[in-house]
Amino acid sequence: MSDSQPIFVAVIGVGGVGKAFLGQVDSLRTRLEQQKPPIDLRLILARRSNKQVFAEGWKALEIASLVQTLDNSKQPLLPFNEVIDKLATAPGKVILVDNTSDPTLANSYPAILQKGISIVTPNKKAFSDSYELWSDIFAAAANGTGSSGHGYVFHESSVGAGLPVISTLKELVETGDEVTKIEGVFSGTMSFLFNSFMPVGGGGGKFSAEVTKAKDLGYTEPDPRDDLNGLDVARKLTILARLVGLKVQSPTSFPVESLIPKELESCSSGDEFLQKLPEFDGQMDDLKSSAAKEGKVVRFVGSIDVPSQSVKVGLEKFDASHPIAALKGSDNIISFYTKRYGSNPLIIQGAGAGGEVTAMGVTGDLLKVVRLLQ
Ligand SMILES: NC(=O)C1=CN([C@@H]2O[C@H](COP(=O)(O)OP(=O)(O)OC[C@H]3O[C@@H](n4cnc5c(N)ncnc54)[C@H](OP(=O)(O)O)[C@@H]3O)[C@@H](O)[C@H]2O)C=CC1
Ligand SMILES: N[C@@H](CC=O)C(=O)O
Ligand code: NA
Repeated sequence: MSDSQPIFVAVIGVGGVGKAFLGQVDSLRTRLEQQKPPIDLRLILARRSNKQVFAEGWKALEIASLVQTLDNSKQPLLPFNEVIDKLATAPGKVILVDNTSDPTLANSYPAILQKGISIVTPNKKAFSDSYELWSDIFAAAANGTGSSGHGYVFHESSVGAGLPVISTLKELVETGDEVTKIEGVFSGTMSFLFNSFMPVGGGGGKFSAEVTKAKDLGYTEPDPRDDLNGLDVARKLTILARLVGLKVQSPTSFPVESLIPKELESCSSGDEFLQKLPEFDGQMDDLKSSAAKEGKVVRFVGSIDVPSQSVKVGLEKFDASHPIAALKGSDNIISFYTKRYGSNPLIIQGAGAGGEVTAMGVTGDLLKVVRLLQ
C-alpha cells in the first residue's frame, strides 16, 4: 500500500443505483490498489433509511457482503448531522456518495462541502430546487468558487444517468462556445413508456402496465408520480439551464405538463396511485389514436431556448421518421445547438435510466474526485 493517506467513501442510499454503485466501486477499489503508486480507497459507511454500518476504527468495510451486513446491522441510526460531524474527523479525505432522492440531505450540501467533504450524487434535488441552494453549493465547492480545503461536488448522473451530458455541456460553456438551444428526451421512464405504449407502426401495451414495468426495471423515481408529473424532466432542464447561465428559480417556474390524471392527484401514496392508474388507460388510448390519425406518435420532451430564456416540458407529436420517435427502451436523446456546431447539433443518445448506467456516472464522478484529491 502507499504511504499516502487513505481516501474514505461514505455511501448513503443502497437502492437500485446504490447497489450497482457498490459493485462498481469494489472493482474500482481493486484497480486503484494495484496502480503505481497505489491508492487506498476505503468504504467506511453504508446507510439506508433505517439502517447503517459505520466501520470501526476507519477500517474498510467488506463491499461484497455489505448489503447483507447492512440488512443485519443493529447499529443505532445516528442523526445525519452527527454522521457528517464524525466523517469530518476522518484521518484522510472523505467523499460522500448520496444515492438517495432525499431533499433534506441535498439541503445540507453547502455545509458538508465547507467541512472539506466532497460529494458525488445522482440526486437532482440539490441542483434543481431553489436557485439560492444552487448558488450556495457552488459557493462552497472547491470546484465552484469555494476555498481550497473545501469539498468537490460532481453530479453527472443527475441528467441523462451515466450519459456524459453535464460534462459535455460544461466543456462547451467553459471553452467559450455559445449554447443557443438544448432539446430532447430527458427521462428514461417517459422514453420507455411512450416507446412501448405507442411504438412507431402501432400496437403497444396498456399505459398503466408499462408504468409498473418501468418501476420494476428501476427506471422510475422512488415514487413514479415524480416522473409522470413531469417534474423529473423539469428538474433536469433546470440543471442544464443553470449550467448555461440562466437563473431559473425552480423546476416549477416554467410550463410543465403533467400526465397524472386530475382524479389521482390526491392519492396518498405511489402504491395507491399505481393501483388506480388502470382506470385511466382510456385517456392515454385516446391520445394514441388521435396522433395515429395524423400518422404521428406522441413523446414526452423538453427544451431550453437560451436567447429567449424559455424552458418547457410536455407532450409533442412526431412523425414516425423523426429520431425522437425512433428511440428504443429507456433511451434519452439530447441535442445541443451551439455556435460552433451550427445547424447540426451535438447529439448524445443512450440509456437514460437504470441502476448500472446511473451508477457508472456516479463511479466516474468518484474517480474524478479521487484524482483531484491525489
Ligand atoms: N434509477 C435511475 O435510473 C436513476 C436514478 N437517479 C437518481 O438516483 C437516486 C437513487 O435512485 P434509485 O436507486 O433508483 O432509488 P431507490 O428508491 O432504489 O433507492 C433509494 C435509496 O435511498 C435510501 N434513502 C432514502 N432516503 C434516505 C435517507 N434520508 N437516508 C438514508 N438513505 C435514504 C433508500 O433507503 P431504503 O433502502 O431503506 O428504502 C434506498 O436505499 C435518486 O436521486 C434518483 O433520482 C438518477 C438517474 C437515473
Ligand atoms: N426517473 C428518472 C431516472 C433518471 O434520472 C428517469 O426515468 O429518467
Ligand atoms: Na449524465
